[in-house]
Amino acid sequence: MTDERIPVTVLSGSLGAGKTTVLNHVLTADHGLEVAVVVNDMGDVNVDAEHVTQQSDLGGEEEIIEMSNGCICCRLRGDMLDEVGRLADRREFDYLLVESSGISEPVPVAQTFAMGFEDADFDPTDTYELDTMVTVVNAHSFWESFDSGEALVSEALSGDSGRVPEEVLLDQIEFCDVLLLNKCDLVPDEAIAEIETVLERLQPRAKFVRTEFGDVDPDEILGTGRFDFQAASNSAGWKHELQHDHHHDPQEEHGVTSFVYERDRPFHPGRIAGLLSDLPDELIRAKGFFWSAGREDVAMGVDKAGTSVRAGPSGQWLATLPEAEREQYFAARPGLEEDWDEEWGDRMTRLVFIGREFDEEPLIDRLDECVLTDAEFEDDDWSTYADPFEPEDRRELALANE
Ligand SMILES: Nc1nc2c(ncn2[C@@H]2O[C@H](COP(=O)(O)OP(=O)(O)OP(=O)(O)O)[C@@H](O)[C@H]2O)c(=O)[nH]1
Repeated sequence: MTDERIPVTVLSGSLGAGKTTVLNHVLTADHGLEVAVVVNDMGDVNVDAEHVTQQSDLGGEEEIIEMSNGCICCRLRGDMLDEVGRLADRREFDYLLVESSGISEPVPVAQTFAMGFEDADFDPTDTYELDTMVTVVNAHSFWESFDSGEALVSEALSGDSGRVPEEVLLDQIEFCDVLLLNKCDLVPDEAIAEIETVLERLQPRAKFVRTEFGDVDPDEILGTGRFDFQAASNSAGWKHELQHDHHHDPQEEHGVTSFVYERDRPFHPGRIAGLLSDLPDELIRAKGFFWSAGREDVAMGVDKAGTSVRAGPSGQWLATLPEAEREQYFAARPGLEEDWDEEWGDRMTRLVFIGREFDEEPLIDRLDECVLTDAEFEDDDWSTYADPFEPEDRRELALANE
């Protein structure tokens, strides 16, 4: 049965990045495949599907299923499965192409195809095989945001998940197999090279393809066999830098800098909150966790995507786990125990910063000023510090222990 499964390519990318243009290009190209298309559009009117129908005059070889008023990743996940299930019953096509809306989070979409969806009647893994996750990046708006210090995407919409568009864009970049850098006609060559360097730092695993009006060779996105859930989940540049922390020296190329900031001593909560709300515009990504004095119960997470920043309780220190559970982690990860502090266990700070044309030294100095001084570390009762970080229910293991 396995070899009969229908391969699936999912196209993600912000509003207006060029997903429909890519889709139309692929549908009219000569690849000999009969492609079924699922279009998921956020608007009341399904402009996209109309567009596709008009432009791909291939004698009715494609079937377009459109879903409106929702995004694939959340509300319509069930509906999408019904649709692709219905399509699958007919099996009159060789390939399934899904255009997700600009605000769809890529991970749940991939999960749906790779693992199915609990409440659904139809199990897509019997019929479909996720082949390639493609993200279309608007090179022009990326470049403009560099110059203006403004948001990487300026969509007014946000998904049901409550995440802002920049966070979703970063997810789409960080979780994909192929990255199409579209609208290259609107950007000078040297700027394209710089954008690529930034993107490679954010996503070192993906294949990069430059396009103008979506003119991609279909072989780059159909039947590549590149999708691997585990690899995609671990492909974010920040994860890579956090996990391979043998080099702490800043990495610099084309004006793009990334470095890991690591300290065993906690931050003063008020000071680090102040700094996090005033990070340099040139920082495109910051991610990691820190130890906030007075909150020894939890690892604080940081997530900066473009101009949006979040920080708050997000992880559990191994030090707060029952001994037996902790031993299991030690057994599974030799080396974890080496950095164990007798008093503080694994509590520490590890943050990755990725940006362009910014000096890391002043930022490192500012971060160091947020670390407790000797006097604060020795003498203060940290529990008297005001805690500016909102508590959250969500508790995951600290990133250090992934
Ligand atoms: N200059 C230029 N314009 C492009 C390019 N690709 C797409 N466009 C135009 O950009 C606009 C948006 O393209 P779409 O393909 O509709 O983008 P999309 O990602 O499908 O947009 P949504 O469905 O709204 O999320 C259209 O007017 C396209 O003609 C390109 O490479 N260069």
